Amino acid sequence: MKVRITDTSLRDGSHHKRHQFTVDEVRSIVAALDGAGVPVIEVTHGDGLGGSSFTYGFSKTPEQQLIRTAAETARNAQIAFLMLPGVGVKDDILVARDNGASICRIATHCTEADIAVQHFGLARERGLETVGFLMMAHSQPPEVLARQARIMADAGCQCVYVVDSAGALVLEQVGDRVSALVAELGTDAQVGFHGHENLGLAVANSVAAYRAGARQIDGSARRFGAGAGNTPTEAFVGVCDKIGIDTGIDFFKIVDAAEDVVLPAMPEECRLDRMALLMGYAGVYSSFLKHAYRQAERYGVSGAEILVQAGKRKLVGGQEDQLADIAINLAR
Ligand SMILES: C[C@H](O)CC(=O)C(=O)O
Ligand SMILES: [Mn+2]
Repeated sequence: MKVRITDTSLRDGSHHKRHQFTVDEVRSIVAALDGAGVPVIEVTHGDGLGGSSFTYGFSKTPEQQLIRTAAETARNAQIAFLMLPGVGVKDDILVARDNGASICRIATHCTEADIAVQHFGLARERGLETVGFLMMAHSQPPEVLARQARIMADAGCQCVYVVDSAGALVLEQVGDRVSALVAELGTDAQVGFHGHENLGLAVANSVAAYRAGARQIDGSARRFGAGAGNTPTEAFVGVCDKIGIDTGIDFFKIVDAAEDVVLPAMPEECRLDRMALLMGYAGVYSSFLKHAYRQAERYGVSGAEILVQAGKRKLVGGQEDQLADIAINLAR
């Protein structure tokens, strides 16, 4: 059986790198991943098209330039981009397509699929392949996610992902969610899984997703992603080889790419430390990590406490400014 892996180190990794990728880094990472046989490489600001802002952090290099560089570099891999309706706008999708990207991935909070309907329509109309992200999928039961997946599929989404943004899901909880989507979507759309490593389960959760019927799985070379990072692409490829899942990726080449090319571009390894564990345990959005560090330093309070409070408030992506509010309250 086959699975398609999308490497998101040049998008989810953008959170960890505070969106400071250079053209040279994108060129060398895309060349290495493509050379190893990675079929899809995602390149965008961490928060998707249009994410470069005071709230999310400014990109060092305009993301559309990075997308164009990636598309010019890849020989076989398709280039994907992420967009969150409202952070990016429809015109951004068209520009990314003109720059050579062929897969449009649209992310919403997992109860708000309806805000992406027009974006899926536009993407399909312009010949882009489409993927939908149901973010913070730990926060809703399988049947709710399945209903949201149906909205995306009816709008033209060709693969709906269960996105474990907080790295909070544990094995069967992934399988149950993926199974519910597979049952709902049937042949209308594929199902995918995007994991985070905050409880140390990203590879195991990805295998659970595959076994429940997911046929697209995200990884990041060297776990380069938000929080404790994503499912390490190279480890997942090795595990797939051993249990008979065909990824089409050369294990030895992806191991070399991760170590020799991706690691040098990382500010530091993604750590499974106290802050990351707290995010997985309390169900906090992984990309809040760097924001929490910043607000903790700014207001002289504990970053861990900011994350715990963010979990209590059940904050979702887009509510980064509330981390400052939490820090101010803690400082008082
Ligand atoms: C915009 C987010 O970083 C998307 C994502 O990778 C996640 O929710 O996880
Ligand atoms: Mn992610």
